[in-house]
Amino acid sequence: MASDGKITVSEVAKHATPDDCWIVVNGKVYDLTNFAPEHPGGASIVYQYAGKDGTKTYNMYHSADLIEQNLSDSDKKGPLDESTITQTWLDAQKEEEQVEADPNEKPPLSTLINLEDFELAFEKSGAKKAWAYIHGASNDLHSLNANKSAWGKLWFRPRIMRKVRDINTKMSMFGQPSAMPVWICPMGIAKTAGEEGERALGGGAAKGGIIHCMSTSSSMPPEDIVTAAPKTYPFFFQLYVDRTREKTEALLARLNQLDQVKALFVTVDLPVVSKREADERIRQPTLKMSNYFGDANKSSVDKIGGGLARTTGNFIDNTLNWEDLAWLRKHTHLPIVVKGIQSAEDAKIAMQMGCAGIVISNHGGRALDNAPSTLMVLMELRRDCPEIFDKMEVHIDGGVRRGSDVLKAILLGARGVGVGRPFQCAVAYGTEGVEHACELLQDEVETAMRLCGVTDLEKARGDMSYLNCAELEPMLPPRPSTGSWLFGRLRARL
Ligand code: HEM
Ligand SMILES: Cc1cc2nc3c(=O)[nH]c(=O)nc-3n(C[C@H](O)[C@H](O)[C@H](O)COP(=O)(O)O)c2cc1C
Repeated sequence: MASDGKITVSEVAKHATPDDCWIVVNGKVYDLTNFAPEHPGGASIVYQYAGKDGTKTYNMYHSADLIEQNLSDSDKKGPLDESTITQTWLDAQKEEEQVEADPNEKPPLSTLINLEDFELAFEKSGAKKAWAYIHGASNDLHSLNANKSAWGKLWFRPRIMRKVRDINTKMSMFGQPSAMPVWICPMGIAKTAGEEGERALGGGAAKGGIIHCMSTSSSMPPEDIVTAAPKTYPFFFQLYVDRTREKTEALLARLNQLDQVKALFVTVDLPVVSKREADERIRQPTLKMSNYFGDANKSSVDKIGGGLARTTGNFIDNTLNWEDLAWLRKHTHLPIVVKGIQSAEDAKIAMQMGCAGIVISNHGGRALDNAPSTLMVLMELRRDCPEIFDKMEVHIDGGVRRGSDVLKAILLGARGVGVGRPFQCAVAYGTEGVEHACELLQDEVETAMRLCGVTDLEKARGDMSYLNCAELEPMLPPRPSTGSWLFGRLRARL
């Protein structure tokens, strides 16, 4: 250490192992030895920067002050002495650089004419690892693909001559007015897509008149995100219950102070993080990682195939159960919405437990692969428990890319629809990009309504006379009472 308290690069480079792990972030040196095993994004990503400068990666995922807020004073070693930076130090940083974004490939915003275009633009021009994180889904991507393709198999029965000049797309969701029945899904670390991160989602949603549901894993605190919208503009908040329950209680206490937060979406479909292989491959070049960590990292580079995505969610409490709703109610005054419903049975339990609503979701195909497409689950609920649609709000997300998909969900009885990945990709264009995505979707909803002869979404909610479900119906699970042919025989034998 230099006499002025600054730390030289050669000193930092000496602390380059999991047992003794110093990292430079934004010109300051931190000792992350104790924190790394607890890092919600996994220890290995931190170890990758041991003895080096992790600023670039850190800033891509986190707000500047997160590290200062979370580390004890004794782990804050002091400022880096920048006068000691050498070519060897700079070269060592390059080794860690990942495939970067290519701004030359980024199409002008005005050329994007539908939601899918935002994903295509990001695939071309975003950082490869960010694309892998955002687009990625579990195992063989069956549920990811099924979510999307199912919408195309539900057909309309359009009505004509209906005076469709004036139409109403507005809907209230959990008591909050919205220009259309759409909310932006909670998605972790939006800074992976663009510097503005969740502020672009919150600000863009407000400009487009819809609602942003903030994620527990946002790259900035909810107190910052809400300032991107006008002071009274509503938000929803998505909660992952932490296995250290006191942490969740502290978070809920903070949310209770935020008047703009109007509903709590508790995510229940990810008690463990699934295998996201595109993400794992691009983040964990096996050779480099196994050379680096040896036994210290056994739990994340193991025989079952690289585990960064799996360790990312290691803070989520997988003992969560229905009885915990009573505990949650003690700590929040917000309406509780269960996100991740995938069967009529669970939808009924949520209703019986007095939830304000449910979100039919399989985490955009990022939870259990081969979980049914969310549209199929919505149809199952309409068939097996139609009464719930009047008793609580039913929402759905997964593969919604068109205004016509939104219309279909509403005609089946949903009150709101979440859209995920296209909005995360729109963050690459900042608030303006998110607003543009809202405008495109709004325009598509209006056009689909006019062409279908629907003039008021609120009034048409649940009116299945506009739909032909015949292509999908045979794929619904058998009614619980009848069972399938195979199941029936097996049961008879037992
Ligand atoms: C005290 C400091 C830090 C805190 C409190 C923190 C917290 C978090 C949290 C909450 C997540 C989100 C997990 C999720 O996706 O749900 C995360 C992910 C991540 N963090 Fe950190 N982090 C810190 C330091 C760092 C540092 C120093 C680096 C790198 C130099 C880093 C890189 C990452 C990356 C790359 C991810 C995403 C992992 C993935 O999605 O695969 N973090 N961190
Ligand atoms: C990059 C990304 C991050 C996500 N992070 C979260 C999260 O933190 N909490 C959560 O409940 N769901 C999360 N999800 C799932 C979404 O909320 C939503 O269920 C899903 O994206 C909807 O599917 P879609 O992307 O096809 O529209 C995430 C999805 C993506 C793509």
